Amino acid sequence: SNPAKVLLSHGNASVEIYLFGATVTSWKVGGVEKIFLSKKAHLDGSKAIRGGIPLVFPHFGTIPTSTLPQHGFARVSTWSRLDPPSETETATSVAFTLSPRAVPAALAAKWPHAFRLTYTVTLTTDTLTTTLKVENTADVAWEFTSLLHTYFATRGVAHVGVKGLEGASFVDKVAEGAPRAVESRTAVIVAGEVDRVYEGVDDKAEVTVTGTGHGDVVVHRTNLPDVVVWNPWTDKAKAMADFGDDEFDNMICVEAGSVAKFISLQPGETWTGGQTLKTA
Ligand SMILES: O=P(O)(O)OC[C@H]1O[C@@H](O)[C@H](O)[C@@H](O)[C@@H]1O
Repeated sequence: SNPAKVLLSHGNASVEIYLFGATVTSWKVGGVEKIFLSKKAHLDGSKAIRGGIPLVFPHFGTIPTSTLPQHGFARVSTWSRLDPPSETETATSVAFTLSPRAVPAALAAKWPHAFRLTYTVTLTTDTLTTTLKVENTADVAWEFTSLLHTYFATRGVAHVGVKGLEGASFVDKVAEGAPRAVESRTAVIVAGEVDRVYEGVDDKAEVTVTGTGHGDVVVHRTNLPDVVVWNPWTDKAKAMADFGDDEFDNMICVEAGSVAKFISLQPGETWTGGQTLKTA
C-alpha cells in the first residue's frame, strides 16, 4: 500500500484520497469513475493536484490582502490521517487534519494564524460526503473563505448541463469587468470558457451535473452557499502545463464553497461546511 494515499471502499463504491492536499482523486460507483484527474496531474507533491477535489483554504483565488498563491495552501500541504478508517453497515469514513506546522513554511509565513482543519470523507454505496471543519485555535479572530474544487469527469463537455442554478446571481469572471448577472437558464452549459461564481445559492437547492456520460451526480451542500462553475476551454487548457490540451472536453468543475464573503472566526470558534455527492 502507498502511504501517500488512503483508499476506502464500501460495497461497490470506492474513493482514493492523497495525503497531499487531502485531495480526493477518484470516486467510483459500480466501477464508473465520477471524478476527473488530469493525465498530466503532478501526484508527487510538487504542485496542487490537477483534478479530483482540491481543498481551497484560507482563500479562494487571489486577494489583494494576501500574497498566498491562488486558492491558498491547504491543497499543497501534506495532511495527516487521524484514525484508521471506520466502517459501519452503511458507510466507511476517514478523517484528515492540517495545522500550521504541516504547511510549507514559506506559505505559513504569509498567513500567520493558528488554526486546525479537519476533513472527513465518508463513502456509502451511492454517496461521497466531504466535510471541512475549520477551528480558530488562536487568541485573536481571523477570516477566511473555503471551497471544495470538485472536478467531474465528462465524455464530451458539450453534452453537460449543470442544473439548479436558475435564478442565481453570478459574477462572470470571463467577461470584461467581471459583470454580475442572474442565471436565466435551467441548465448551465459549456460552449467556451466558463468561469462563474454563483453567489448565495440556497443550501436546499440541489445542483445536478447531467450529461457527463458517467452518470448524473446531485450535489447537496451544507453551509456552502456559493457554487463556481469552471471549464478552461481550449486556450486556457493549452496554457496549463499540468492539463492536456484536449482535456477540457473531459471535465467540468462544479465547486461548492463559501467564497463571496469572508467568514470571521473568533478564538475557539469553529465553522463546518461540506457537500454530499449522490449518484442519481
Ligand atoms: O489553476 P488553478 O489555480 O487550480 O485554478 C483553476 C480555476 O479554479 C476556479 O475555481 C477559478 O474560478 C478559476 O478562475 C481558476 O482558473
